[in-house]
Amino acid sequence: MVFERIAIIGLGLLGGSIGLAVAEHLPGAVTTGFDADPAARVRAAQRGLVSQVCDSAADAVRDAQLVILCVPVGAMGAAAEALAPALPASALVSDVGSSKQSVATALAAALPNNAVIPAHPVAGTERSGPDAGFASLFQQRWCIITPPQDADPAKVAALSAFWEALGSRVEIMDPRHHDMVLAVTSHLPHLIAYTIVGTADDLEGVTQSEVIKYSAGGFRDFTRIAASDPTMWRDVFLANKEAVLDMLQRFTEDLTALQRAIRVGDGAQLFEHFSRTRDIRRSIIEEGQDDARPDFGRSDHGS
Ligand SMILES: NC(=O)c1ccc[n+]([C@@H]2O[C@H](COP(=O)([O-])OP(=O)(O)OC[C@H]3O[C@@H](n4cnc5c(N)ncnc54)[C@H](O)[C@@H]3O)[C@@H](O)[C@H]2O)c1
Ligand SMILES: O=C(O)C(=O)C[C@]1(C(=O)O)C=C[C@@H](O)C=C1
Repeated sequence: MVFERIAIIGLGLLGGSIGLAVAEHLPGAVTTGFDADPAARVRAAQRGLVSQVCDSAADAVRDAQLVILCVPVGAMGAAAEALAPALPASALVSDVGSSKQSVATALAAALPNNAVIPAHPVAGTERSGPDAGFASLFQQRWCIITPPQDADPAKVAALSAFWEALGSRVEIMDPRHHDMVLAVTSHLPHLIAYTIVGTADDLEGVTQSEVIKYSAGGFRDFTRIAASDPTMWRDVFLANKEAVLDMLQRFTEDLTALQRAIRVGDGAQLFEHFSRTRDIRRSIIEEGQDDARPDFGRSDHGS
């Protein structure tokens, strides 16, 4: 099964990148797209993010074989309901949401007559909107597919082949496990970045701008992450509440242990811990998973 007509709902960073990547890697496919924001639709058409920008979700999906929802996770249910009346029964519906259990439930409830196979390309930047997308976003990045237990293996294989064609490496995962893993590898780091940048900003009055002025290294990396889209991340934390709170509890305990090591002057514990984490970074780079995205995709586009 090869998808020749693909509808993309939400033409921001993810939706735009999928449209551009399809044009580059699957030139025989036609893409239709819709965004709830009229200004995003105009910009998407100017940038040629999809073959045709439509005025409604229904128009975008009318002839689609594959529909990919690229809206914030809290908007998935409403977006699916809006396109349901025009959706062909044979169309496969997927998404790119950063959390999977709540999205799977929302899509299955809104589209009871269609095959729904959720997915999550673990690829992104802090930028958002129709100017942010770029075709190489998915190159050598994981795409985690979380099929329901009764999913048709042929459809899972077709969706896997689609993401592989866009340059991704595909992993099949249980949605609950996905939400737990991503809580620690993606959601918690964002929460920490949002917190530390806010804390430093609160200290501005005390330090008379020195916090921001001298933040050339580590703190600067945190500010990039903390510039990520507020709507998207509000929705992720509300959707993946249980796993995030569980991981936050563990993180707090580990932070308290390091806090104590500093207080009592336990240099050996600090050294052992920092050596272990340095090894983890080195093993990531050896596996070729370091950030290899071209700079143009991160700095020249988007808000
Ligand atoms: N940003 C990342 O790094 C990243 C990475 C992987 C997955 N994701 C997931 O991808 C999804 C999209 O994120 P993004 O970064 O592309 O966000 P974005 O803000 O760049 O784009 C989302 C677009 O969806 C539109 N939209 C909102 N509600 C809609 C609706 N009901 N119908 C149609 N359009 C609607 C918005 O107008 C916006 O243009 C989210 O679920 C997010 O969790 C994001
Ligand atoms: O690189 C970044 O800016 C990202 O935040 C990308 C990132 C991540 O945490 O790895 C963010 C959210 C996703 O769902 C997937 C990828």
